[in-house]
This record gives sequence, structure tokens and C-alpha cells, in this order.
Amino acid sequence: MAGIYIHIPFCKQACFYCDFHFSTSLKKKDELMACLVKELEIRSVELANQTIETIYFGGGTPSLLTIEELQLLLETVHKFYAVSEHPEITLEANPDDLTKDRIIEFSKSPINRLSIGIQSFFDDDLKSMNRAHNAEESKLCLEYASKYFDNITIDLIYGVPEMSLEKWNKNLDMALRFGVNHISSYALTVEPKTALDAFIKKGIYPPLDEDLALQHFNALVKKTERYGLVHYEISNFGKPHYFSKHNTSYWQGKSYLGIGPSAHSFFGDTRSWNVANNNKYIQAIQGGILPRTAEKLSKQDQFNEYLMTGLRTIWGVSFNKIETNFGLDFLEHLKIVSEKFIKQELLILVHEQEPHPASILKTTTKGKFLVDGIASELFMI
Ligand SMILES: C[S@@+](CC[C@H](N)C(=O)[O-])C[C@H]1O[C@@H](n2cnc3c(N)ncnc32)[C@H](O)[C@@H]1O
Ligand SMILES: C[S@@+](CC[C@H](N)C(=O)[O-])C[C@H]1O[C@@H](n2cnc3c(N)ncnc32)[C@H](O)[C@@H]1O
Ligand code: SF4
Repeated sequence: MAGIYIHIPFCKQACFYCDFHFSTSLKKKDELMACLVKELEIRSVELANQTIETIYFGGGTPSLLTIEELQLLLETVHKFYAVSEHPEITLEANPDDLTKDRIIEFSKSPINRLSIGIQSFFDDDLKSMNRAHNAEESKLCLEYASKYFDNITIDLIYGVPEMSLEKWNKNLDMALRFGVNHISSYALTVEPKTALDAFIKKGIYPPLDEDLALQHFNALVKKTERYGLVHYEISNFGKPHYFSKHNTSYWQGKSYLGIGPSAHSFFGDTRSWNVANNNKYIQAIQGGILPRTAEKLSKQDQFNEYLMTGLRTIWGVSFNKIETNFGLDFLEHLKIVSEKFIKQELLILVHEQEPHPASILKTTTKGKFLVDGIASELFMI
């Protein structure tokens, strides 16, 4: 079982906070498309014995591609890979691209999951983020999308300095009243060298407020629970049967192939990432070279990564798995360093009977907002 991620490195304009890889010029789109097809072909040997269960078009803005371009990528995947009978196929889409006609067009294609970058239902927030869409487009596209797609997830940003708790609650109510069955919600983060970073340094934009972000997070956890969404990963909330299969496979350490500039791949103990530059990517692929850097993870790295991803999910960290995969030394280390957090009720040790007797370390509700810091204190260094 494996997944394929395809990175579409184009956006209409740069959101002030974003440091993902994209270009705002579409000049090289055709060349880049040909290279994505070629990379899919070259790298098919890497997944020769695996069934592809999930395909994810991420970005950048994949909804800038035409349906024909998306179909060509899907046909290429089918031509060179063994794809399961009912793969999860996600398209990340921005509201300004999701007109009624385009939604209908997408719904007739094999794409069966839409991930819509709503971020907020208020124009002032969208303007302050430099998003290309407005609040009206957010609402309209959700209205249409929910008629043609059953599996819809939306992205919302919380912890925006000037967003009152009341306004954040309105955003959540709006999303949940549309009946979305999945939400990914991220705290606004100031990434180095973004416009947001410069604005805060110049005093044009207020600095982030941790307390406000915590209030937003608590409201998010409470409200999604009331609407029947399960908090299955720190930033992800979904109704049962609507959890993201693709992202879950990342968190569960399954293999995935990342195609396109800046895309990451993971196989067993090796992760690799493609160059985050469209011209360099095109040049290399045209010359038959894979423009990537690879890193073999040590046992310690793999243990630390399992702690970080495991504690962020409802599946937690299994003591049996630690003993089997890493050995008794690692288990003893974890038992000792986790004690303090268990006493503080930030972590909890759950003894499960089904399907097998097992001890699982999980994050409590109180610990969730602090999970990254807690996990890093448990690392083997
Ligand atoms: C990289 S975008 C790709 C999909 C699409 N272009 C969009 O904007 O929705 C995926 C998600 O990452 C979020 N994101 C990117 N940078 C972020 C930041 N600094 N803080 C919080 N969320 C961020 C975006 O808002 C978006 O929901
Ligand atoms: C910030 S989250 C967005 C959440 C998403 N909308 C969802 O369905 O849960 C993931 C982002 O990371 C990026 N991403 C995901 N998988 C990747 C991979 N294998 N390599 C590089 N970037 C990846 C994409 O830009 C994607 O928008
Ligand atoms: S948040 Fe999405 S639309 Fe905005 S710049 Fe980043 S990738 Fe592009």
C-alpha cells in the first residue's frame, strides 16, 4: 500500500504567510506538466510491487490546471502503477477556481475528494492574508461543492491576531452548517522570509498572540466534537469514514512517492525531496536526472519521528511497537521521560485490550495544544 503526491507549483498570487513552493508565472506550465509525466514514468520502478491507494494533487494550486491536464496525470499514474480499485483521489482547490461549472467538471472525473482552501469566511481576513478569493466565493463554492461531492474537506486558519474569538466561532459555525465532514485547521505560523514576517518586523502587522491561538484551538476542538467530527490528528477533524487516507498514511509511516518540484517521498528508512525550483526541476528531468536529495534515517531519527507523528494522532504511540521496532533501551527511555508529562496530565498511558492487549501513550486534551514541545522533550538525542 502506498500513495502518490503530485505537487502543482503555481499560484495566482502569494498569500502573505505562505512559504510552500510555487511560482506566480504560468509561463513554464506546459514544460512542467511534461516533466511531471516523465518523472511519474521514471520513478514507477520505486513502487513496482505496491498498490497505490491514494493520489493527492497538492500545491501550490492544483485547481489552476485544466481537467485535461489533471486527467493526463491520472492516466499516467494508471499506465505505470498498480492502482487499487477505489483509490482516494484528492484535489486541493482554491475557492476562486471553483465555479459551478468547474465543480461539475471535476465531479465527472475520477477525483473523489475536494480539499478547499477557505481559510476564513470574512473579507477582511482574506484581504489581510492576500488570498485571491473573497468571502462570497467561499460560501458559493461550498454550496455547489456539497451538491456534487460527498467527500469535502476545508482548510481554515486560526490564531489570526485581529480575529476575535467571536469571529472565529462564526467561521466554525459557518463551515459546520455547510455540513463539511472534514476540517484541516492550522494555527497561523510566521515563516521566515514571508511577507508576513517582514510586516510584523516593520510593525505593519500585529505579532502573533499565543493566548488567542489557544482560545481558538479550544473552540475548534469543542465545536467540531459537537458536530460529530473526530479529532484524529492535531490539525485534522473528520467524521468517521472521512479521515484523509492519504495524510493518515504519512502519519502511519507508509511509503509515498512525491512527484514535482519540492515534493517529498518516503520509503522505509529513507526520505527524499525534490528541488524547490521550477526551472532547475525542468532542466534536470528533461536531462533524465532526478533532482532530489535523500537522507537515510537513523534508528534514533525514526523513533523521534514516530513519537512526533504518533502523539499528534488518536492512535498514539504503542509500547509494543517501540519494543519490536527499536528495542528495550528505547522503551525504557520513553517510560522514564514520559512520566513527568503523565503526572501533569498532558499525556496518558492507556491499556487497551482490543485487538491485542497493548499499552498506548496518548496526548490528553490538555496536552494537545503543546504536543510538539512535549514530543520533542521525549526524543532520544
Ligand atoms: C500550501 S496550501 C496548498 C493548497 C491551496 N493553495 C490553499 O491555499 O488552500 C495548504 C494549506 O497550508 C496553509 N498554510 C500555508 N502556510 C501557512 C502558515 N504560515 N500558517 C498557517 N497555515 C498555512 C494554507 O493556508 C492552506 O490551507
Ligand atoms: C498544510 S497541509 C494541507 C492540508 C490538506 N488540505 C488536507 O487535505 O488535509 C498539506 C500541504 O503540504 C504539502 N504536501 C503534502 N504532501 C506533500 C509531499 N509529499 N511533498 C511536499 N509537499 C507536500 C501540500 O502543499 C499541502 O497543501
Ligand atoms: S496558501 Fe495556497 S494559494 Fe496561498 S500562496 Fe500558499 S499555496 Fe498558494
